[in-house]
Amino acid sequence: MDDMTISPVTGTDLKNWGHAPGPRFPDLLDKANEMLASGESRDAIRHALAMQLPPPPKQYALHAAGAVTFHENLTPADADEATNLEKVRETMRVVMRTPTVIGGAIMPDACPAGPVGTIPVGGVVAARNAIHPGMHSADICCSLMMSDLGGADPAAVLEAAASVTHFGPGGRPQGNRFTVSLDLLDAFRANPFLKSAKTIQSAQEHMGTQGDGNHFLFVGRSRATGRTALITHHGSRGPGAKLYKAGIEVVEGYRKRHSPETLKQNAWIPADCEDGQAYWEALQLIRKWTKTNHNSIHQATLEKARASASDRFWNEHNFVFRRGDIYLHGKGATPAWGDFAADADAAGRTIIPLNMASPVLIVRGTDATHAWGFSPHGAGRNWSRTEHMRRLGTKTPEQALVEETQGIDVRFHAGKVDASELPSSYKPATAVTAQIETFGLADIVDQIEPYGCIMAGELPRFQKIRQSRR
Ligand SMILES: Nc1nc2c(ncn2[C@@H]2O[C@H](COP(=O)(O)O)[C@@H](O)[C@H]2O)c(=O)[nH]1
Ligand SMILES: [Mn+2]
Repeated sequence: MDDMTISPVTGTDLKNWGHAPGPRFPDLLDKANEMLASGESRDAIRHALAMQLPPPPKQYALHAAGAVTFHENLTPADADEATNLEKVRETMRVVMRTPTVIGGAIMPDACPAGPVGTIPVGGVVAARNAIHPGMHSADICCSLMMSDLGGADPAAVLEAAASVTHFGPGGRPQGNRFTVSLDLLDAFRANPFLKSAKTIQSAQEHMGTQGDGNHFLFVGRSRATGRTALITHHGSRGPGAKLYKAGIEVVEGYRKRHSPETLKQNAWIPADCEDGQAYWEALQLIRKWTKTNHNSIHQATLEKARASASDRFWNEHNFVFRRGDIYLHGKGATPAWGDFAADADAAGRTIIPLNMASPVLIVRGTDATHAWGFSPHGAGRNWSRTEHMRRLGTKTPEQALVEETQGIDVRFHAGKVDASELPSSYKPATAVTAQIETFGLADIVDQIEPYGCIMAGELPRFQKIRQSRR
């Protein structure tokens, strides 16, 4: 029987009938109430307005299990590595079912990073016309930069670096900030993903900071030339984290409308829509900010050490790269083709660190098809940080540090050794180096022997709690 209620039609009624709020909503509401005033029943109005309903959103189903495969560039040498590889396979098999995905690869440093179905560290995922924020990870544009400081004294460089760099949570205090170009800040303000006051503020406060975890500042000597090198490792800090959060919110809307079966961490923005183009632009601006961040620390260090840089290059390893309409997501994977970015090193060099006591590899990528053009980004881990602590047994982190870093000047900014950053916490550097060669992922052109390094170190407990609440 027809509903004869004569209370006015409201926005809630329209929403219940399937209409989405938007610019055409007020007209629809007027039309509905005009019909009501002229004596039409609510059911008749509902049917009349149904003509105006938007078409149902296009649905994207998951690929069948096993339909899309990935390349493996990892040979397990022992039981721990075999267990690690099985976990990496399990998660990659689920990632490969994501509707946009056309392939992927795992590198020798692969290890799981999150619930099953999350791209692992050392993972590459190729998607057609889609950007997946969850696949470049929260630390967008985590990257390395190297400056060749010629005959500079490594001890003086490390000392200078320790006095200018900033580790730990948050930004630089007022009065000790590094300037950010006004043009870059204006470009942030013009981008919907970067324009929030909080993002602009953190872009200013975090310039010249390296954060924590496994970010480091490394000083060493080139095996090939004997020259001193300064290498920094960090990502896009606060502004990048905020972009990631904004991206994840937007893709969740797309996921719910178009592919509810897709896992949250694998949601995407179509690259060719307005949101997709704005997000892509935002990624490029965050990349620019991150490069400036590295540059500012290198510049301040060499000025303090009265050194000069004859050569400098950098590369990111948590990012999205475009090749035609294919978007290559590298999470802890180094682009290994010559022109991955307009400012890629002209000689094709990229940087792969392994651990604080091993040489940093300078490589030239081989653009291997079986790696979707990538090489590893580091050594990666075979077990969790907690498991590493368990394996240290009765040995204190301080004792382990002394044993594992003989002759190297290792400094922890917060004062306390971070055991999860000891070399023993990572896969053996020699095994990863050997696999780069056996899988033909890159050619090693130089190795930077360690002199010393600075990391954030273990944070005091109260700071950790505050940080985890942020
Ligand atoms: N030379 C050094 N390398 C290090 C140190 N700590 C970690 N690492 C390596 O870096 C990669 C990259 O880490 P991610 O944060 O980008 O995943 C990691 O796999 C290690 O091999 C260090 O102190 N010095
Ligand atoms: Mn990194």
